Amino acid sequence: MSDETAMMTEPAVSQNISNGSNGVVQALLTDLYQITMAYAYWKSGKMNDPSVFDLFFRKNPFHGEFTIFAGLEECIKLLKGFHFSKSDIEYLRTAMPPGTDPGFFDYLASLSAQDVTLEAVPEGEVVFPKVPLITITGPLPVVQLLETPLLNLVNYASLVATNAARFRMAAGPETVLLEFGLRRAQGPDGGLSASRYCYLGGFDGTSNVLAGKMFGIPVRGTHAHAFVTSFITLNDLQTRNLKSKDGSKEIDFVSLCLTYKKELSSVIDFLPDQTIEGELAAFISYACAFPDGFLALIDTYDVIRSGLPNFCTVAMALNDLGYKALGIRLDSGDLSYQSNVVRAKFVQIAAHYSLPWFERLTIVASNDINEDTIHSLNQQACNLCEVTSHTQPIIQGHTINCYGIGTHLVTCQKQPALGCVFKLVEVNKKPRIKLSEDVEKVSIPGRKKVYRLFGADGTALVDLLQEESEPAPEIGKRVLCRHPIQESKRAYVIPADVKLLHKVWWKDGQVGENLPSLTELREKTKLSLSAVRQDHKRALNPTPYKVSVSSSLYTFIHELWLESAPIGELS
Ligand SMILES: Nc1ncnc2c1ncn2[C@@H]1O[C@H](COP(=O)(O)OP(=O)(O)OP(=O)(O)O)[C@@H](O)[C@H]1O
Ligand SMILES: O=P(O)(O)OC[C@H]1O[C@H](OP(=O)(O)OP(=O)(O)O)[C@H](O)[C@@H]1O
Ligand SMILES: O=C(O)c1cccnc1
Ligand SMILES: [Mg+2]
Repeated sequence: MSDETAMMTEPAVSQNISNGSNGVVQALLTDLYQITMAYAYWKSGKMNDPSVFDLFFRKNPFHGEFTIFAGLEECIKLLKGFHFSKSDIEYLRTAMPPGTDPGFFDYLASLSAQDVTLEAVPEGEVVFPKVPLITITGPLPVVQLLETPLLNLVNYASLVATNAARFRMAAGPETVLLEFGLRRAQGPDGGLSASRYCYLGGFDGTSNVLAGKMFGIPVRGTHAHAFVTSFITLNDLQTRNLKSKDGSKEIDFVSLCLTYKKELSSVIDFLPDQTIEGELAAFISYACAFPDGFLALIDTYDVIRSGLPNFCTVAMALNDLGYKALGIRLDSGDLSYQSNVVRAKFVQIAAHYSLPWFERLTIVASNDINEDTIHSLNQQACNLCEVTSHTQPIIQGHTINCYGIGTHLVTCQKQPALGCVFKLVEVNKKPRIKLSEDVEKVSIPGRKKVYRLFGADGTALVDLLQEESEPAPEIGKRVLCRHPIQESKRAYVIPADVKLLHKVWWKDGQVGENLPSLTELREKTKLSLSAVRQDHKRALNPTPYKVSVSSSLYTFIHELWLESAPIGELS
């Protein structure tokens, strides 16, 4: 098997741990202030000060109450390859002020992530504000240098995975979701990351071919309007013949289509001379190229008068040769109304020709679709009796069973960034706190352990942060969970199950855990979300999930807070 074939058949990137999926991810992909701070740490003799940093966010995106953690594998790869090359050092000599001590560059050249330990919540887990997603320990300047690339790797990955998960929840488990965002993504890397993390968040496939090759994501697609408009008459077709699926005959496919067009005009009620000939030619051409995968974009001219009749014509001719068409795509207009009209016509054909599968053909919808559009489509009422002569009263919002989504998904138009931050919580074994006028921004100091406590029904009740030395909460034993800031907010919880959220992923220069494949991460996301109560996940005004601290950690935070805040004097 060639290397290329291997990459396509093995969805996991973890086998290839030595290379991040993006060559741009490297030690220099950082903010200048990390290098200047590293210099000042070095000058102050703080090179070996043991430090602990937490990476966390303060607010869930998209007015939601949950977030999917993603990007961890890339963080581990960053650590694995972390070093400054000769040319990096040469460049930094020019970027730093002329008086910089040359010894600093020797120090930088000697750095690696050998002495760094990274603990984190597993990738694909549902996470909540204030919970350290990653806790990273190691020599102060080295961990400081990692701030920007780690934030870069986690922020967009988690944001777009969460966006994808929200689209999945809106569309329901059965609807096929395809990511079509490459053309609208924030650059080539944005496009690749979007494809990868949308798949993790619950999408079924991508149109991005490179993402298919690199990450093993199923690649899917239809065709564009240009393909339809490039045909003007049936004379544009160079080959008119098509072989049957079993190879037993080859017939004049164009003539067969023309016969069906006439016949169908009375079955599904259309005027044959109103259909556009170039469109029929385009569909015939595509069907001859992909007789087993025929899916047509039917809105180039007129869905009802031309696109749909032309599609049904070609699909029925294919059926005579033993092929089953896949379906249609709608890319404009009222998607609810049109999908219902199209479905009703499919139902009529299915009944007329006794072809039950025709009723279930795929209807793909695209065109600027966002989460709210999907919710709205689900809620619309449309009586199929009103739009067709079909006798059965089927009332439903739409009959779309696949969405192709680009712009809103990959650009995260509803909220373009997740606000993960990276805060020092301990140095030289001393806890550190970052104060703020905004109490919600006060950091939680010290090394902590994070537990998720579950109720008897298997859903998550609360995340509990404890001091490292405290014993773990026990199943069936009451534990006091306190709001980290507001004194009066507290609750006793008797957990039916307790899960320690962090695992060690990188230690002593080694990858600590087996890294899951992308398909496993996708499953993990689904499972993790299923343990979150519905009211935390609903689209409108969801209930906040409780993230709390133990009594002991509460006291510790507030003592350190008082110790660190200067007392004002009024005169
Ligand atoms: N039934 C529906 N309910 C809610 N939103 C819908 C419905 N049908 C379509 N939409 C959305 O309405 C918007 C229609 O946009 P717009 O008017 O620009 O497109 P169009 O005129 O139909 O197509 P185009 O301009 O691409 O030919 C799209 O964002 C689409 O996803
Ligand atoms: O709308 P999005 O969610 O971004 O999905 C991708 C869009 O890209 C394609 O057309 P494109 O927008 O390039 O052209 P069109 O709108 O003129 O069809 C496709 O037909 C979709 O409409
Ligand atoms: O395959 C498609 O239909 C497709 C791919 C990318 C963008 N829009 C549509
Ligand atoms: Mg468009």
